[in-house]
Amino acid sequence: MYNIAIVGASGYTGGELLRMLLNHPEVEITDITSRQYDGVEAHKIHPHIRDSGLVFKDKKPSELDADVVFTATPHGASMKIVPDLLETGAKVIDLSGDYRYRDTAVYEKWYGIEHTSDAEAVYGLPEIYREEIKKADLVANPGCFPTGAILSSYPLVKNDLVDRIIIDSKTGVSGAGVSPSQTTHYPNIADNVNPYKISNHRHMSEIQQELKGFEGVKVSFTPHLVPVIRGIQTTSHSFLNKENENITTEELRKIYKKEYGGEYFIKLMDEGEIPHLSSVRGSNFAHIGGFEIDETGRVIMLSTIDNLVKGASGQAIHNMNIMLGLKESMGLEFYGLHP
Ligand SMILES: NC(=O)C1=CN([C@@H]2O[C@H](COP(=O)(O)OP(=O)(O)OC[C@H]3O[C@@H](n4cnc5c(N)ncnc54)[C@H](OP(=O)(O)O)[C@@H]3O)[C@@H](O)[C@H]2O)C=CC1
Ligand SMILES: CC(=O)N[C@@H](CCC(=O)OP(=O)(O)O)C(=O)O
Repeated sequence: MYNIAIVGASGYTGGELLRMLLNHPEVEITDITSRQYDGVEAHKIHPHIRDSGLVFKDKKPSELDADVVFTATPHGASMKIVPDLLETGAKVIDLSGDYRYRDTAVYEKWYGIEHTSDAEAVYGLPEIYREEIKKADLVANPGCFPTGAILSSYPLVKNDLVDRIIIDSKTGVSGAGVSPSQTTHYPNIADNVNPYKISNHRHMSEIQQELKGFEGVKVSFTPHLVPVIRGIQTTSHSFLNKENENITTEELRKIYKKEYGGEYFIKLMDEGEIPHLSSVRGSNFAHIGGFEIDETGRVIMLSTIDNLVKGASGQAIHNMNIMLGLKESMGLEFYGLHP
């Protein structure tokens, strides 16, 4: 059994880590930290997790003794915690944006804060960086929008088929975390669709980092908040380059099958099937479909994930399994909640 600690366990991704790790056969949760709920039983904050026996403690990173620590803390906070955790000898999986960038100047530009840690991390998208994750002490778990966006477009850029990608995503409200705000206030959300940060959401830079390295493909991104609790639906519009303007939808399908055919958590939709948000809710699966090309040379790809699972805590556990040499899908082999 491996000992596991969760820092920032009172938030939404912390609650999801608890839900899934309590059912994982090879781990035991030894510490869950919270500054505001020191001494409070876990189920008082996460009422779905009863009888776990876990109690929040306001512990410092250096007081934790675990094989793996998840930092489910906001960006800016994680980089102050992670270096001390690495000092304890633990492997660390950070759910924030702090370690996702290969160039910290890009982080500083998009997050507007100074980057103060020089710990080296691997970008934790298992379908692309599996070999690097196996050897990593620190994994930067990807952002929720980037997970759905990168997975649905990666085969297009890897095979040099497109030169322009426009990504349009709809997200559930839990993406904003546990603290209430005007944006997440019920009357402002319900019966509404709210586009936000339409040209400058920080996840655009993360998606670009992973996709535009291939022959300078141009990538843009616009998010929308919709009245659901969980899930991200992404539609990407990509434009075929001159050399590939005659590619067919069957050829596209073959390319995706070759890339993802062996991936447990990626389900490619059959012809005529649309990936639904409700089918992935609560699960670690990404559903990818579309594969259509219109008469202007636009490839339309669709993906759905649960932002709290494949977009955060489930993917973090997938990374943990890889880092520990366990079966990759261990503790995550459950379907979504449809309807
Ligand atoms: N929600 C989502 O869908 C996704 C979230 N993420 C990222 O994962 C991380 C956690 O997200 P989420 O769970 O939604 O966030 P929440 O706001 O729900 O929870 C974060 C928790 O971190 C603790 N915390 C806040 N500030 C600090 C600090 N300065 N030092 C130590 N602990 C702190 C708080 O616990 P307490 O006050 O009790 O100590 C809080 O409950 C964030 O970086 C987020 O961007 C990534 C992908 C998806
Ligand atoms: C609905 C909502 O507010 N979503 C968040 C998603 C951010 C997130 O969780 O990702 P990071 O880990 O990169 O912070 C947002 O748009 O900022």
